[in-house]
Formats: sequence, structure tokens, C-alpha cells
Amino acid sequence: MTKQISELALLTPSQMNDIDREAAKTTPVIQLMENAGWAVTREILKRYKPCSVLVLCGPGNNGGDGYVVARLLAKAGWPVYVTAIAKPKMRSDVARVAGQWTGTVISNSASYIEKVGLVIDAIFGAGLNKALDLEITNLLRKAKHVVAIDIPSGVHGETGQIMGYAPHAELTVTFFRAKPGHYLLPGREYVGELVVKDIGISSNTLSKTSTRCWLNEPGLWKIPTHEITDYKYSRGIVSIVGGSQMTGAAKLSAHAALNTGAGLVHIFALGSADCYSASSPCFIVDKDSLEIALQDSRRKIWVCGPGLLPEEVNEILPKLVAAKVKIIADAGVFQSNQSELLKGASIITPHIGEFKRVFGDIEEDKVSAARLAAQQTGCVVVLKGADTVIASPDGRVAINQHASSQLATAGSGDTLTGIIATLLASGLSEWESACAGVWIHGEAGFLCEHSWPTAEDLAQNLGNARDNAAR
Ligand SMILES: NC(=O)C1=CN([C@@H]2O[C@H](COP(=O)(O)OP(=O)(O)OC[C@H]3O[C@@H](n4cnc5c(N)ncnc54)[C@H](O)[C@@H]3O)[C@@H](O)[C@H]2O)[C@@H](O)CC1
Ligand SMILES: [K+]
Repeated sequence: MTKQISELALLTPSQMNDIDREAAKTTPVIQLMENAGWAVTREILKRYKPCSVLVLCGPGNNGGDGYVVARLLAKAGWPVYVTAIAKPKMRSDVARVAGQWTGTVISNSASYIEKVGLVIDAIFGAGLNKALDLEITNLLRKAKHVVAIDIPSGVHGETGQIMGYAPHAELTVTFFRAKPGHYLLPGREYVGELVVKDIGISSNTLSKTSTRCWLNEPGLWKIPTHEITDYKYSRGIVSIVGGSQMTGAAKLSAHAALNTGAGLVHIFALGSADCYSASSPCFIVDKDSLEIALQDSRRKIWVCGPGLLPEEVNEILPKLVAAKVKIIADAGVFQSNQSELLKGASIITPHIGEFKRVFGDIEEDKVSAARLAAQQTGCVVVLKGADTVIASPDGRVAINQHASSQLATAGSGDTLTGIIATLLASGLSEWESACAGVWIHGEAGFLCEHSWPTAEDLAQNLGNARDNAAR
């Protein structure tokens, strides 16, 4: 079921801190901690049979949640041991919940950790501020089955980077909203099953922080569905520049556009038009010059780059920019250190290698890098990968997890370009087209019957994928 946009918000640890502080005005922190502990315990009871449990508690509120889980599991009859990785501050809320633990405390759990059925990682959560030290790393390395509270210790909540070491959790229970680090790689690989639980914090508190990041799921966009009054021009026209030598890319983009529901697809061929005309009776292959094509005011959406040589891009892209059409730029447009070339495009879709070629190394994390590139170029940036990041020049970011490695096939990027162009031609904004396009691309992969689809197989599923994105 489509979610509300506010449910898709991803909060950085510092934004979550703001929310926690706001929530604490009406609900005491100790109560929030109890609620968090309850939430984690319930998820454990749903999934695991009673077994021996070791709860590793850190010095902060994450540790506090751990003490509550220990108490509740022990109450349910499970054999529970606690190790305080660091002592909580005296008279703090954490110290109070720690004081309520009357069961076994093990000061050195190195010999136990391999033997227990389950390890609860309550060492660090949102407060992680440096790499895990060797002692904690060596201990965690021995854990076999881990449930993480909030986030596996060592995964940075904002960037998904691993701070020294992190355990591979089977289950992570987080609170209120997920964090970017749950979905960004490499963090995502450490989280296991992710469950987001309500712990009594009102959604209204979201207004106390400026949410700029969302999970890329239906709810972030509104896609037009079939209307009785539709005609081909109302569904939108996509124009694609076809290379003179590498002709497959434009054809794949064009097929994807038609299958996603474009009303009309033109190919403007830079070399011989024949190979394009022969490939499908549904394409219109331009016979006239680019200038004449651009005079048609209905042709506002152009794909430029797939299958184009650098010299072809250098000739065509400035003309498209000058004509003020909306451009989805990919592949051939990504030339060494040439970010200036991209100004005037609407959406760019580089993979990591192309991104680095244009913008240089990713100094921080993918989200910051994509945001910066979006501000620099004025384009919506789709930084492609297993954790595709979509960034808008106004600072909005979406992180996509709705994709599988089925998409890692030749021509898959050309397919994505055609999908995004079609959505843009249907009247969606650049941001919505990019977000929805990335999701539909992933969905088309999931809908493939066989596990090793070609780009043409993906195209077959685009109509259904679009319908699913509109639900
Ligand atoms: N604040 C609230 O209202 C709530 C917070 N909750 C929990 O509280 C957590 C956040 O609590 P905190 O802000 O106390 O943060 P943490 O519990 O994550 O830990 C913070 C403490 O650990 C230290 N630390 C961080 N990284 C370290 C490292 N690598 N090595 C050694 N020490 C390190 C910090 O200096 C600080 O003293 C959340 O992850 C969540 O689990 C929940 O209890 C729900 C309510
Ligand atoms: K944790």
C-alpha cells in the first residue's frame, strides 16, 4: 500500500536527536526507552524460540534500551546475561534502567558470546561518534546471531559507512523512522531484516526538523494513469538522439519509453536513419534537421548521451540546451572533469564511475556527493548503483532500495533513461520522474520471470511496473 510521504522520511542521527528532544517534552526519556525495549522484545519473541541471550549494553540510551530488553526477556523466562561495555553516567536515565537489572552481569563475555543463542547489540546507536575499538571489535567478531537495537554498532546512521567494524545483524529494530545508514551501502548489508517501530513519538514532531531525505517508494510521486480522454500527444512525446555508430543504446531507450507509456517516440539519428527505422515500426525516425525538430513545440523532452561519441555530444547537447528543452543526459555526456557541459540538462544519470569521471572522487558519502553535484549543475542527479541516490538541486534526496542485481545487464541504463524521459513527458516534475523512474526500473527487474533478464526483457515489464508504481 502506498505510504504517506512523511512515513518515508529518513532521519539523520542528529535530526533524530532533535525529534527525541522534542518528544521528551511530553514523554519522559525513560518511558521512551521502556517503549523501545518493549518494541525490540516483541520482535525477538515473534522470530526466535527461547534461548540463552547476551545483551551488550553501551553507555548511552542505546544501552538503556538493551537493559530493558534484558529485563523483559528474563521476565519471559529466557536465560539472559548482560555485559556493560561501558558504565552509564551516574544518575542518568540509563543508570536508572541499568539499576533495574537484577540478573547476571558478566564483566568479560569473551568466552560466553560464542555459546549463547542470541546476542543483543545495544552498544552504540545514534550516538556513534568514532570507530569501534579493538576490544569491542574482537568481542563482536565472535557473535553468531545478532539482533541490533536501532542500528548495528559501528554502522554510521547518516552515511552507512562502517566505523572500524560492525556486526552482521539478522534483525535490526529501529524507532520512529529509519535512517539513511540503514539503506546506504555498505551499512545496508549489516542491518539484516529492518523493522521500524512506533515508540510513542508523534509524527507531528517531524515538523521540528527539516526532512530532506526519503526512502524511494510509492508515495514520493503521483503517476498519471489511463484517462478516457488520453491521446498520444497528451501522454507525452520523447525524442532520443541516436548515435551514428553505437545504435543499440538509443533503440533500448526508445523501446523502454514506448513500453512505459510514451505517446510517441522520435529518434533523431546522427548517422544513417535506416537501422533505426528497421528496428521498430513504432518509432518515428526524423528526416529533417535538428533545428526543424526543435521547432516543434510539442517535443520538449530529449534524451541525449546513450550511444553517443564525445564529439556527437559536443555538437548536439549545446543545441538542445540553447533550445531550452528538458534533457535527460546519460552515458556519452559524462566526460572527464566536464561538469560545465551538463548545465542546462534537467536530469543526469551517471553510475559511480561516470560520476567520478565528471565530479572527481567521492570525498564523503554518496548522499553528500550527489547533493553537491546537483547544486553544482542545477540538474536532478541519479547516482546509480545498488543503493541509487537521487538528489535535487534544492537539497532533497531519495535513497532507492527497490532494485536487484538483475538490473546489472548491458543496456539497463539506457532503459532507465527511456523510463525517466517518459515520466517527464507525462508531466511529472524532474524530481518525481527521476524517483519514480528508478523505482519502476527496479520493479521491472522484480517482475521478470527468469533471474537473468536482458534489457529487452526488462522493457517487457515496464507497463506493469509503471502501474504498480501508480498504486
Ligand atoms: N533519546 C531518546 O529519547 C531515545 C533514544 N533511544 C536510543 O538511544 C540511542 C541514542 O542514544 P545516545 O545519544 O545516548 O547514543 P548512544 O547510546 O549511541 O551512545 C552514546 C555514547 O557512546 C559514546 N560513543 C559513541 N561512539 C563510541 C565509540 N565508537 N567508542 C566508544 N564510545 C563511543 C558517546 O561518546 C556517548 O557517550 C538510540 O540509538 C536509541 O537506541 C531510545 O531509547 C528511544 C528514546
Ligand atoms: K546498536
